[in-house]
Formats: sequence, C-alpha cells, structure tokens
Amino acid sequence: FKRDHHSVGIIGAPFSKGQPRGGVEKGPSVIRSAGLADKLKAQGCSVKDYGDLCFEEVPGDEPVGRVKRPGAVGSANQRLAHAVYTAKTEGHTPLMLGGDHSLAIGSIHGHAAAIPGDLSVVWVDAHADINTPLTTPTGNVHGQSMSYLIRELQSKIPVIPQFSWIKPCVSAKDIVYIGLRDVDPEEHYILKYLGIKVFSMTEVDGLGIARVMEETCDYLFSHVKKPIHLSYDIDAIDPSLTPATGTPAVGGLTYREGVYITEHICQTGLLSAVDLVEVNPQRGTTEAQVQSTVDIAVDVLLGCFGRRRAGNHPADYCLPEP
Ligand SMILES: N[C@@H](CSCCS(N)(=O)=O)C(=O)O
Ligand SMILES: [Mn+2]
Ligand SMILES: [Mn+2]
Ligand SMILES: [Mn+2]
Repeated sequence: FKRDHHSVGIIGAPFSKGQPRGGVEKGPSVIRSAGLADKLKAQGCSVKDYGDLCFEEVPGDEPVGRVKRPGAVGSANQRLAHAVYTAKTEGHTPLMLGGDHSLAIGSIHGHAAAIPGDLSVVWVDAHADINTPLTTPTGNVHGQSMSYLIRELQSKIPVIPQFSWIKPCVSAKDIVYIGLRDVDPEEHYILKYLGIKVFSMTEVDGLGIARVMEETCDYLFSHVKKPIHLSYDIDAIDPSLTPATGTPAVGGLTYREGVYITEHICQTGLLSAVDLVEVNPQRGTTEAQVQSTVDIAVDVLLGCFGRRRAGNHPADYCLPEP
C-alpha cells in the first residue's frame, strides 16, 4: 500500500493587475474561507500556510508597447517567485492561490529555480495565455504568461524592463495544454510553430478525459520523467459550474473531468507545484454562483493532494474489534 504523504505550502497571491476586472484579488480569501487547509489536513496532508503576499503599489506604471501594468505585474511576480522558491526548498508542494493567471510567471519561475533539471507544465485552461507583447489583443498579461517562460519563443519577445529578471525556463516539448476552446489566431499559430501538445475541448470530447490524461502522461514522460507544474485556471471548467471568473467561455470541462485531471496527476507522484487562478467572487451574479465556483476550486485542489472519489482511509487505519 503506497504511502504518499503530501506536504502542501499554501501561498496566497491576491493580485489582479494582469487583467482589468476587480475582484480576482479576493480569490485567496474566498478559497481559504471554504476550508481548504482543514480539508487538506482531514485527508492526511501536512499544511504550511505562508499567508498572503503583500504586493506593492506601482505608481505611474504606463504600458510598455501594448503591455499593461508592467511594473505591478513584474514586481508581483518577482516577489511570488521568491515565495514559491522558498516553499519548495523547505520541502512543501507549493500551492499558489490567485489572483489572475499572470501569476504563473512567478510561480513557474520560482519552482524552476528550486529544482534541479527542467520541469513539465500542464496548463488547464480555456485559454492558451501565450500571446507575446506584440500579438496580445488586449495588453493584459494574464493572456501572455507562457510567452515569457518558453525558451524557443524568446526571439519574439521585446525587452520589457520590468520583466528583465525573468529567465525563460520551460521547453516547448515539456508543455501540455488541456481544455482550450478560446484561442486567438496568433496563439494558435504560436502553438503550431512551437509544436506544443494541445488537448482542446475537441480532443476532450473525442478521446474522453481518461485517454487525454493517459496521452498527457505518455507524452510528458516519454523521455525523462520531470516534476509537473500544474497551472489550473478555474475557467477551464464550464461556466455553468464556475461562473465567478473573469473570462468565461462556454463548453468547458465538467466537474467530473476537472477532478479526474487532478486525481490522475496526483497518482503519478510527480506533482511538484500547483496554481489555482482566476477565481473572482465579484464576477458571480449570486452568492450561489460564487459558492459553486469556490467549492469546485477546492475539490479540484483536494484531488491534487490525494482525495479520490472512491474514498480514502489513513494508511494506519485498523477496523475496531469487538
Ligand atoms: N486571449 C485573450 C484572453 S486571455 C484570458 C486569460 S485567462 N488567464 O485564461 O483568464 C488575451 O490575450 O487577452
Ligand atoms: Mn489562464
Ligand atoms: Mn532549475
Ligand atoms: Mn482562462
């Protein structure tokens, strides 16, 4: 009976400047209020809560080209990178609670710096978040995060002074996308140009989630087994279930698919860091909508750290004797 103990390092990242909609900075507090830490402990995890990061105001902060709030985004991610590095080197699996998806820059950067060799990235999202500063249609960095991290894309990235600390640290061949259904033409070109593995919602429908996860793991582990960085955007799930998010797109993952993904990744034993981003309580029109979004986010995370729908029991459990 394999004893896989999980030690989780929770890092709250109350940040919204990677996109224009207020409220996503409240993501960490609403997820905490739903009892994440207690639920992780109840399923046998150790939990160290590092609290919420404090992000400095950046006055002025004019766009660089199309890129909006470069100062705020750059400094928040530099701070987050250090926090994720620390949690990882202290022996925990970092769990970053966003906040918008621009935070993946710091989370992946800090994770990569803390481990020997390379990491693989599983990006669960309706969106590819791979626009460059020159292709972005909105200037919002939460739609550009991956472009700053991928080694093979750097010749297409202009200098952004506030991002000069970012060292590209992910290879295109080590990335898998799951759930795509709202991809800009330029992003689609970039995904093809880099030969990045994509399981869009078409593949989820065609193959079924079990086969998608089987192929994801076969693909990522086909050469060297690398630690997995799971970056999970709650908008990957269908907005009928998780409406309290900034960029909803119809035709998303079911609850069952969303949790199957994390159950499967957990059982590889290679999950090394997790992001859960884009929960925005102000984007729900009713309290029930916010609650549904938050509860599903929590269940997705419990699946990352050992919860299985078939049930769990402590390794040392003994049936009581009469
Ligand atoms: N592709 C659009 C929307 S990206 C949506 C970002 S997220 N983090 O997936 O919500 C853009 O680049 O702004
Ligand atoms: Mn995203
Ligand atoms: Mn490294
Ligand atoms: Mn998204």
